[in-house]
Formats: sequence, structure tokens, C-alpha cells
Amino acid sequence: MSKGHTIPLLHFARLLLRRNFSVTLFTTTANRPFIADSLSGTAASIVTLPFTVSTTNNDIPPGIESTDKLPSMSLFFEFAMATASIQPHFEQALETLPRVSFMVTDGFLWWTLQSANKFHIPRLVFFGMSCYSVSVFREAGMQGIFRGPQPDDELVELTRFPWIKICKEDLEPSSRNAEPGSIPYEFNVKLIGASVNSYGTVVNSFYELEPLFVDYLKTTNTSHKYWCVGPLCLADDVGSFSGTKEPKWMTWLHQKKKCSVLYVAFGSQAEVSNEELEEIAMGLEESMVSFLWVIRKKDWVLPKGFEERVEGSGMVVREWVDQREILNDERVGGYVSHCGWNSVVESVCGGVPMVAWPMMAEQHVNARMVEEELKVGIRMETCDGRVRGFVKREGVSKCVKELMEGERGIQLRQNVKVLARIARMAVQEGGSSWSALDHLIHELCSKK
Ligand SMILES: O=c1ccn([C@@H]2O[C@H](COP(=O)(O)OP(=O)(O)O[C@H]3O[C@H](CO)[C@@H](O)[C@H](O)[C@H]3O)[C@@H](O)[C@H]2O)c(=O)[nH]1
Repeated sequence: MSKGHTIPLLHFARLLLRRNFSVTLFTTTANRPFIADSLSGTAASIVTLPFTVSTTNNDIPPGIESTDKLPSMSLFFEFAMATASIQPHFEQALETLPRVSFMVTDGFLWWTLQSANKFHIPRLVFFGMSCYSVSVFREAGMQGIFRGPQPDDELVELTRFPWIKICKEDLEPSSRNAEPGSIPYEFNVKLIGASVNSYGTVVNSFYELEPLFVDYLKTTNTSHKYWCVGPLCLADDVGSFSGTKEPKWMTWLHQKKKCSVLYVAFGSQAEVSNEELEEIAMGLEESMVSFLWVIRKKDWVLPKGFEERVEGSGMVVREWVDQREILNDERVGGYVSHCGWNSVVESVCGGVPMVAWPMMAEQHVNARMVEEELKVGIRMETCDGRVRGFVKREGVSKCVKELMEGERGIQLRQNVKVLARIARMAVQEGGSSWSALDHLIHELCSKK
């Protein structure tokens, strides 16, 4: 129940529909329109289930059914725990379905494993993370890095992957400091337990992007299967805009030169403070780079007069955009990204290099992957050099200029364009992701 998890699952549904599967999507009342809209014109069935947050948590207003609508991400764990209230309705609905070959459910919906077991349906987990980040977290956890005596920002080498160094700050504080009995701790225990006990994991990645880490996951837990079937964003046609009016930001973009526009966006749930918004705005203005900046919440405040001053060279959008369409436009030459995994994959597919500015969840490790492993981005400079340090306007301006105008940007653009080509090959007939989906289908659909 989060856009960053729903969108790739919808793409996955499309892949199955193309292979003539009968697909049923389960959602909740408030999320239904987004799903129905995305799958309009397909033969998918949609089942709507009620979601009621327990009255003991008055902080989550009724009717909030997706993390992007939460008043604060600090409510995330309670929200995620509350999804278990859907389980009885889900099971009632399962009773009405004809034979089901397999179910694919989001990793955060741990309770769906119990339902799957009751109905003898293999459950595949959709986790939405890269194999790199799962491998790095697993190895760092086993090495005790997050609970070690070293300072929070001290880098420690991973024994298994000695070229990777990480620090405690790479992990979210809520997970790092979670004590047994706390909601974050109990939630993590539930979701990890349900994931490892599920039939397998569907990954939004492709083998050639991270072969070492795909192999690591496959060989270190042979009882659990991994299928890299991505990039899932390529399952859908880009720019399939069917409305009568082109969005104003696309019209604006179409007036620009090739590779001249910087796209700035931080996904569907990151919280950006007023102080940070001011530094981003001033940094963009100082850089003189042309930019398209998508702001998630209408009430986020920008410095007075900023939009008027940058008019023409910069555009601020306060609406939901088709991000894939933007990243696939040849006028976009760089992306300041929070490094949510979907955004990283979409940027790679669009051949757009990144300034990696991670904000939450596993994004700090994704940012390492973008800069150090894939070499398709640079890390946003923080004022004290720490991974969670404050970003000032000088850092913004310096990094975006380096990406858009510097030698390093040219090299990164070349690197990412190579990966974009390989990504397309992976999903074509005979490609690695195409074949992985073939194997998945064959294995699960030949089961009686
Ligand atoms: O105006 C918008 C804003 C977002 N998006 C799309 O929304 C998705 C956002 O996903 P992502 O980039 O992964 O960011 P989050 O929404 O922050 O995703 C959460 O889920 C991801 C997948 O598990 C994690 O990698 C992230 O860390 C976590 O924050 C992408 O497909 C974007 O294209 C739009 O299309 N239009």
C-alpha cells in the first residue's frame, strides 16, 4: 500500500496478462482508482477489500490507505502493521476464486503468507529492492556492523564483498535501533520470517545489472528462489498518453534542447524539510542549469520569488507526473534522485545519470550502488561529508553542474546508456528476464 510497491507490481501484472494469464488484483477502496486506471483496457479483475485502521491509532486518519498520504512517515510501522486487518476479507475473497496457480504479494504484507498456506497457494514475495541492497544488508547484519562499537559514520569493509564499505548510517535509524518488542522490530521480524518461508521472490531487476549479487542470493539460500524479471517499468509502453491535453511540463520540456534538462524528484513518500527545500531551490538557481522539479506535497514552501526568478529555465510541478515519460525524454540529461529503487531502474532504462541523494529506507545503499557499483551517478555532497549530513546550496549547485556540464557527467551518461541497452535486451524474447519469467511460469503452473 505504497506507490513505490504498487507500480512495479502493476507492471508485473501486465507481463502476466501478456502471457495470457488470468490475473486478479486485490486492493483497497481508496487505492482502487489508481489501479483501475493503470490497468484500464486489460482483462485484469480487481477485487476491493475494506481497510480499517484500528481506532487505537488516532494519528492515522481514516481513509488513508497509501503511505504517500500519511501525515508523516513516522507512522509507517503502525500503518504497515494495521494492514493485517485486511486478512479475513482477503481470505473470504480467495474462497470465491477458481484454482490459483500462485500469488504475488508485497513483502510488507507478511500476513498473506498465512493466507497462501491456508489455501495451498505458493506465495511469491515482491520486495521491490535490488539484489545488491539485500545482499549488502544481509552481509553487514551477519558481520554485526550495525551493532558494532565503531562511530556511526565509520566505514567498515564487507568481508564477503571487500570493495564495498558501509557504515551504520546506511541503515535507517528506526531499524538500526529497534529493540525487541518495539513495533519496527516486530514488523521486521514478521516480514523477514514470511519472506524466507515463501516460495520465492520476484525481483525488479535484471541479471546483467548485478550478476554477482543475484548469484550470491541464489547460492546462499538454495531453498528460496529468486526471479529477476525486470526492469518491470519496461513492461508498459512509455508515453502512452491518451488524454486530449499534453501535461504542461511535457510541453515545456519539448521546447528544450537534447540532454539539457535536469529532472529533480524524490519519489512518492520522502519528506523534505523547509530548510532543505530552500537549499535545493537556491542551489538550482545558482547552478543556472535548466530543471524540472516535481514537488510531492502542494503545501511545501519554496523561497519567495524563486519560481518567478527561474521562469523559463526552471519549472516546478506540484502534481503527480508520468516519471517514466520524463526520464525517457531525450531532453532530460540528469536526475537528482532519492534513489528509490524504481526511480533508479527507471533512470537506468531512460539512459539518465543521477545525482544520488538518498533520504530514507534502503536508499543509502542504493546510492552506493549507483555511484560505486554501477558508476551511473555521483553522490550529493553533504556539508559534513556524512551520508545523512545536511545538503547545502553549494553542494547542490556543484553536483548538478558536474553532472550536467562536467567531464564526469559525460562519462556517467555513456555508462548509463550502455546499461539502458542491456536492460531492453533483458526483457526481449530470449533475454535474461524474459527467460526468468518463463521459468517461473513453467515451475509454478506445472504444479498440481
Ligand atoms: O509524481 C510522481 C512520483 C512518483 N512516480 C513513480 O512512483 C514510483 C516511486 O518509486 P521509488 O522511486 O522506488 O520511490 P518511493 O516511492 O520512495 O519507494 C519506496 O519503495 C521503493 C521500492 O521498494 C524503495 O526502493 C524506496 O526506498 C521506498 O521509499 C516510481 O515508479 C515513479 O516513477 C510517478 O510516476 N510520478
